[in-house]
Amino acid sequence: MEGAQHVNDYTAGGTDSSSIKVFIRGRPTPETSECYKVTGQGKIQISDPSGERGDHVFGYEKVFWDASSQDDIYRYCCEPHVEHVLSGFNSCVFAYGQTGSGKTYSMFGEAGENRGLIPRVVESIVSAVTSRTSSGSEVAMVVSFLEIYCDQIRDLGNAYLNSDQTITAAGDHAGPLPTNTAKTSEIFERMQLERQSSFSRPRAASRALSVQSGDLGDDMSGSFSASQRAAESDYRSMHYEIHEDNDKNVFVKDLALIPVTTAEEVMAVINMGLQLRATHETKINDVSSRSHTVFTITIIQKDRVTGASLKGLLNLVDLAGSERIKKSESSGQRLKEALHINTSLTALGKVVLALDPSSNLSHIPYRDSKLTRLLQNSLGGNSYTTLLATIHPTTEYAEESLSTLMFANRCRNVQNTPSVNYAASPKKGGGGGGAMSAEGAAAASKEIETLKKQLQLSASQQSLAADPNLRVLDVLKQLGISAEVQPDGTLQLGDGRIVGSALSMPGMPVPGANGASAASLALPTQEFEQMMSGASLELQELVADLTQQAKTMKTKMKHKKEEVEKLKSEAVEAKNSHVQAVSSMKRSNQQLSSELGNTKRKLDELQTVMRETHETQLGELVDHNNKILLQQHNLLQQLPADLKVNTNLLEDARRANQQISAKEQTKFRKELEALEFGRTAEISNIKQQYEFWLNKKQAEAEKFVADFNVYRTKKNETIAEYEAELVHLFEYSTSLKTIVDTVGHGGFNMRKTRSGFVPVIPKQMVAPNILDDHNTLSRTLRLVQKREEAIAHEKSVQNRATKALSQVEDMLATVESPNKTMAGSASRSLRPARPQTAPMRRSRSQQNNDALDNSDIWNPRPPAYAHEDETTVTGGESVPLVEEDEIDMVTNVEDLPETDLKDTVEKLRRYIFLQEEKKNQQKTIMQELGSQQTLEYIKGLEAETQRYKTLSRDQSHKLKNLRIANEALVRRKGGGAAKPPRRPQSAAVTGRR
Ligand SMILES: Nc1ncnc2c1ncn2[C@@H]1O[C@H](COP(=O)(O)OP(=O)(O)OP(=O)(O)O)[C@@H](O)[C@H]1O
Repeated sequence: MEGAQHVNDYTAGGTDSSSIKVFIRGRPTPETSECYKVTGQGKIQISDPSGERGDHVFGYEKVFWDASSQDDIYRYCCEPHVEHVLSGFNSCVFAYGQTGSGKTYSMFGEAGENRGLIPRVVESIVSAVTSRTSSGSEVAMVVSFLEIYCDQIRDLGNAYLNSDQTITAAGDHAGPLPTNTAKTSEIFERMQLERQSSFSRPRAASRALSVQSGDLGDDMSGSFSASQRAAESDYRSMHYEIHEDNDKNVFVKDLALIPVTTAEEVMAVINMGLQLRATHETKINDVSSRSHTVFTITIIQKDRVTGASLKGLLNLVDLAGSERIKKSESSGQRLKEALHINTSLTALGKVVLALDPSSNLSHIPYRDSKLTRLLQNSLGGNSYTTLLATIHPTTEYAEESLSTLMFANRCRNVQNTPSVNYAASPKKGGGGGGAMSAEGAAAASKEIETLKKQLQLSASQQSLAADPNLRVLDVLKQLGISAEVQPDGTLQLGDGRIVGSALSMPGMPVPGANGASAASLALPTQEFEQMMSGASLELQELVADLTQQAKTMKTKMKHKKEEVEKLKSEAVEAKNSHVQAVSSMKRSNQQLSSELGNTKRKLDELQTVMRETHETQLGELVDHNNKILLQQHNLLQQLPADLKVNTNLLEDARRANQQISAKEQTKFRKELEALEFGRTAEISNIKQQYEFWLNKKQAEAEKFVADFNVYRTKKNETIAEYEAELVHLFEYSTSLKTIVDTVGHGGFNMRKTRSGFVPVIPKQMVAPNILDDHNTLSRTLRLVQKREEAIAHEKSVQNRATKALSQVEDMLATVESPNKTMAGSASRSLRPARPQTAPMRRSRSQQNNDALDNSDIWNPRPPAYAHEDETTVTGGESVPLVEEDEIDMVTNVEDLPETDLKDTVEKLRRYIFLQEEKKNQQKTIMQELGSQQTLEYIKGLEAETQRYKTLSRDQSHKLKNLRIANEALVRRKGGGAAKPPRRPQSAAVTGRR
């Protein structure tokens, strides 16, 4: 059915030499798409991949397909413009196309062989300028670089200007303004005035200049990098405005115009600017330009002979790519950028559409966007313009390619009116640069008028020559000498002198009188010479002088005449060219009006085609919608069946879920039961241990209290005994003292015995029962010894007891370790207050009684004092005991010698002292035993018992909570429907417990 496919043919038109030249470039792609066919010279056919909209055939200057090199593109698209700009024309090359289609690659390119159009243009222009300069022409070059980002104009040349280094022809870092710039300085000044811009050089260059002139400017005294940074931040907020100069040329106010001489300088401006340019990664292009850039080269040349200046300008524009938001999926700032890009490209499309003669529109919406306003001259104005439309020739981007090709096709119909720009000398004032147009012609005709007046003046001067007197007077007047012809024919000068009468002589021939030209004044005739020979000397001198002046006048007049002739011919030429232009305009007007008719027809056709296309598209949309509706309907139809399947699936899932949940519940319950069982066992174990230890401690405490009571009773008895003994001893010692005193005084009779004389003491002086008491005393003394031994022994026993106690406590702690916190505190509080004093000494009878209860740790059997005669060792020191024998010597006091008696008394005193000491010790012991420590121990036991009870209560409370939580969990897992009955479960748990 290929033959039936509708083909839209757009190959006609665009043949006019001044119309925009359009080239197409398809970037290389990995896949070869069937949608594109490059057919013949400059023709490309594109078909709708869906096959619904038919094919479109376009015709352009040339179509570059993927194998084309950068050099090919340059030769076709740019080389002619290099010539144009050097001839004083405005030119423009701009790249248009969807995002990622290769605009930036084409315009700027990569390094080396792949460098783009701009570097190549720069090379060619710089080399042409250099060769012209070296042949003596005055040529200067200025560049500027800007970007339009989100409808905001920013100066990319700023990057170069703020750089710390600059490149000059000599490779130095800085230098004065280029020579050529200086030569054409008045033109630059004028441009500067018009644009209110300044010719800027990089900071480094400015600084070098300042240093050269010995003047460190304030603004240069700071750090460069700091100012550079500040300049960079300024850059982001730049918002330059577009203005129009006197010649109706648009320009950007305040944009830096950078004078350059070498290609390196220009490339530095470009490269630094590109680093500032807004680019970002998008879904379609890794380095997508988010702004349009315009790089402008201005060439100014001055004619050495005429002084006329030509100004050529070349705009190289890299537009940002149009993008379909749906495809690029831009969001946030990228979306904002994309919207700005698309809006400005739409404005460009509208301008191009309005410029299409067939559109018949009178208003061109240049002011709709900054882009179109800047390109005003290049689109339908004074410029040669070329469009390089780039496409991404894949099936995926067929629609975008078609749209680009459509735009490119419309551009072919845009007519421009390029003309040479004359930059008038500022000395002559007014006017301004531009082509030799209406204003130039007006200035020329004004000059012609002036020259004409001069010509008339010189003609009147010639008429003066007919009257010799008047002529001489006129000559003298011109020379600044006032003179008058007197009635006698003499000539009187202003100072009163009479210069002779020769001139008034009748018949005297007057030079030039017979119609000769004023030039004959300088060539005296023979008669004139004769006349002169008869004239006075002053007159002769005057005439000679006048003759000389007349000669000069003649030369001047000749030159003036030549100039007038020249101007006349120029004016005629200008007039002719004007007439020609007017007639050609008339012709073109006629042509235009005939074309207008054609265009109207075409427009009608176009409208019909568009209407049809719209209708087709509308139909397609309706079909598409219907399809979608049908699909939705089918989907809705299928829905119940799907619902059923899904319900079954859901039911299965619910059942599976219930099973899993039941399993989980069982598992959880078991785990909980095991846990509870373990806890219960552990608690009962701990309880038993506590009860055991509590009982044991209670028994111990009771036994201790009973023991203590027995001990106290016994001790009280012993103390009473001791007191009685003490009374007896006192009486005994008093009577002994009396005896000793009496012996000392010799109050007793002496009786001779075998061992010598002994006093005879009356029986009544000796205390009654003294012997019994004596026996008691001996026994007491022995007891004292034994008690001292017992003290040491009891100390060791006490140590052992303390050790045993701590062992018991450790054991208790080990047993209680499962519940460490509890056990720890328990062991701390259960620890009894240790007796601080040594155990009390006991009487023998008591010890014998105690021996029956040897297991009592407080009253162990004292093994160390089993042998009464042993010496007790305390602290490693040997303490002499009071021997019984020593006491025995008083059995028969009357028989004792005096010295022995004294010794015995001494011993007795010591004994009494010891008894006192012991009594005090016993009292202390008794007090300590009755002190609070023991009571606290008992209280501690009670408190611990109480604590255990509280703990036990807490544990059962926790268990109860756990059980409730478990029940809640089980209920939740089971869901509303599967909620198990509460009672049986809890009963089950309780039952197991
Ligand atoms: N003719 C070509 N030959 C080789 N590589 C190319 C060509 N054209 C484009 N490319 C590559 O394709 C990628 C996109 O190109 P480029 O950035 O020039 O697209 P663009 O049209 O400027 O996109 P945008 O509008 O998003 O800035 C780049 O990596 C570039 O090197």
